[in-house]
Amino acid sequence: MRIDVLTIFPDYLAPVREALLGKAIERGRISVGVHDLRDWTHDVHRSVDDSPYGGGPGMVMKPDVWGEALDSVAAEAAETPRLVVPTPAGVPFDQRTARRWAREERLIFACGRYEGIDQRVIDDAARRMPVEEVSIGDYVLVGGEVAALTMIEAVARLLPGVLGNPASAEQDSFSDGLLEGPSYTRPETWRGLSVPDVLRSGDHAAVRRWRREQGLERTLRRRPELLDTLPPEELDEHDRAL
Ligand SMILES: N#Cc1c(-c2ccc3ccn(Cc4ccc(CN5CCCCC5)cc4)c3c2)n[nH]c1N
Repeated sequence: MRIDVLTIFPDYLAPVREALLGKAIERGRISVGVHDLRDWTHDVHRSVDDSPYGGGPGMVMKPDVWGEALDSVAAEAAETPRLVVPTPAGVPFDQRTARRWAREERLIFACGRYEGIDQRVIDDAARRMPVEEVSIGDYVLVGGEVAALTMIEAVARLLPGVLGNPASAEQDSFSDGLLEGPSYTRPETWRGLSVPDVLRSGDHAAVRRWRREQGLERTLRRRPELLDTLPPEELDEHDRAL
């Protein structure tokens, strides 16, 4: 998978080359290009923003600079990219979207700043490629870079050969629609707190049942709305009795 990121703060994306993602890049599982939007400016001040039409707070990012940058980056490879635009006003990003994007050949992340990017950039791009305006959560950041890093990590970890233990991605929270239960490791007792007996019983069926019950209880307590989206067959009568 090829991932390109356009930003006025390229150094913000430095973590993408660390640790897990860094190894995935080294192994050729993903290739990542980070591009400075200001490379497509033509004025001495390298301007990327201007005042909003209709008034309002802050500044808006100029369409002409973004248009040239996207044309140039999209043309770098033959495959039509999917354009991802982080924005507070976007569709919520979730694990289902991460799994869908993990099947893409190319992703381009357009990281805005100020009060966002002129809408015509998105509308124009949508004439040539699939475009998704997405949000990583109901809070306001200062720009799209942190969101892009978050989504890149969520997608990359699903690619074959990226995670040391691929089973981990299959047992993710949300992979079966539920939150995962608690985890434990040695020592058996720590500061007077012991590991639940079932996890040391060697009874794998009992461990599976216990973990599902813990996940269900945690989901019920913390994210009850996730239970509404579960297919009916996902919850048996034992689960419903919890
Ligand atoms: N993903 C994601 C995000 C983002 C995100 C993503 C990308 C950009 C680009 C710029 N910003 C800053 C910003 C801050 C406020 C507003 C709202 N203003 C209200 C008054 C009228 C003008 C617009 C818009 C843009 C961004 C924030 N925040 N939270 C998420 N989950």
